[in-house]
Amino acid sequence: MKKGQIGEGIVERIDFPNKGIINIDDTKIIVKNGLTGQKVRFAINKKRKGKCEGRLLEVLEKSPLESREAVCKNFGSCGGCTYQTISYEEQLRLKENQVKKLIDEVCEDYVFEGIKGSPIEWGYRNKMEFSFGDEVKDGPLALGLHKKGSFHDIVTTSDCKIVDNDYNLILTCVLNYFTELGTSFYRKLSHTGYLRHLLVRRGTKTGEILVNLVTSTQENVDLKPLTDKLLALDLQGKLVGILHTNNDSLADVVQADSMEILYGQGYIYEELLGLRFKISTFSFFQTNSLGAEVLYSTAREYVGETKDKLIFDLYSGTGTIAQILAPIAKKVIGVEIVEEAVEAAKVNAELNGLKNCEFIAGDVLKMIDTIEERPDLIVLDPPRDGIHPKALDKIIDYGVDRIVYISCKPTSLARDLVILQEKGYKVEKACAVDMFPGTVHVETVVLMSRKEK
Ligand SMILES: C[S@@+](CC[C@H](N)C(=O)[O-])C[C@H]1O[C@@H](n2cnc3c(N)ncnc32)[C@H](O)[C@@H]1O
Repeated sequence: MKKGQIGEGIVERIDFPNKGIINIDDTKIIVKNGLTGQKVRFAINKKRKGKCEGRLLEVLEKSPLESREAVCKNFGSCGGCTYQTISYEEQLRLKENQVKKLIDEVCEDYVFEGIKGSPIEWGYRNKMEFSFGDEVKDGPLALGLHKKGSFHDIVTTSDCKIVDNDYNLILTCVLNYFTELGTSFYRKLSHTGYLRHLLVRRGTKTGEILVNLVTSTQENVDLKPLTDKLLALDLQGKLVGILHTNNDSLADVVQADSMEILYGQGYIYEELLGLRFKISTFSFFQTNSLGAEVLYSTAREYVGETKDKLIFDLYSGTGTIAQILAPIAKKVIGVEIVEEAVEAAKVNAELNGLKNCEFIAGDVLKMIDTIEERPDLIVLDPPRDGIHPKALDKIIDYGVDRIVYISCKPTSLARDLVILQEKGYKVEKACAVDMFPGTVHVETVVLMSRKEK
């Protein structure tokens, strides 16, 4: 097949995260977002080393997996969900097979314990980052998520089902307010305009809601009437804070040059496994609270006996894992690169009355050289790209008996497992945990033990 050629084929399987695989005459074609069993038309847009990538043009025949109607009116165009038309049971089977295949390719003789589902399929998110923009060039103001595969176009997600309806009421209120005012949105190419993002956090357990409007400083808009409108909404949860963040950064990232509190406070509380966490607007916190309880319980079970042990929680974020392990360990040391997250971890440990946690700010690669104590056990929960090879070498050099690796990207995990096995670790068991129903994402937990020397 040549670049630009149009073809048709049946998707044989989906490789993580969303790669539909089609084989035609010994050529493997990857068509993103195709579902197993679908007959699709595609256009070849890349060809390299016998591998082709095709862009999905049209679904000619539905997949037998698609046993139900989508529940959201934006399904298909919105970049958020991919699997809404597949039953949750089938989604779990699909993700389980993807994770198992990736680990089977690099590990032998380990126990794969299947997949654990999210306790709730809908309304599970405790945080959303919405973008302002338009759905079509020069169209009306939109507020929501990026269109599937698009860098610019935004779909208004006022009907989103993976969040509590409070999010939809807040989004609609904010969108209506700025539509009536005719306020401009920030254009990423020309760097002009005012409205950038709307961040909403809502504690699943506590119902506390924090709203954060992120804008440039290019206009001066009166936000008092918006604050009053938000406070007048009939929400199920409790709006505890409304913030306005200024961000003039050229990059399309949500960050703060300065922040003002328009109402209430700048944080919410959330509860996980009986512990309480104070979460500020930008700190990392797992986005599915009930799913996080399943993930962390699995990690705690995999860590095994911790009595009198010193545990390193590397890539510790706001210190959730460290604090869940601290009550059953001698001490836990967390290392995290985001200083604000480390400060939050310290506050949270105090809030939870834990005296045996220490949190260190910095890059794992550098910081582990500065820690004098040596761990007995290590928990790893790195970002999507996995662990820097040099940091992995240092982690392996500790020679601890057991390592638990939590991963949000099983392809990076598989790469790191190859190195861990080459350097003396054996994969004992693994399982997948689904924290993101409807979407392509999945978490994996792996227990490794040091081979006898
Ligand atoms: C997947 S999150 C895990 C957070 C935490 N374990 C939790 O469950 O809430 C990965 C964390 O690694 C941090 N991180 C990324 N690169 C890092 C590095 N080189 N050194 C230390 N932390 C890093 C990120 O800021 C993020 O908080």
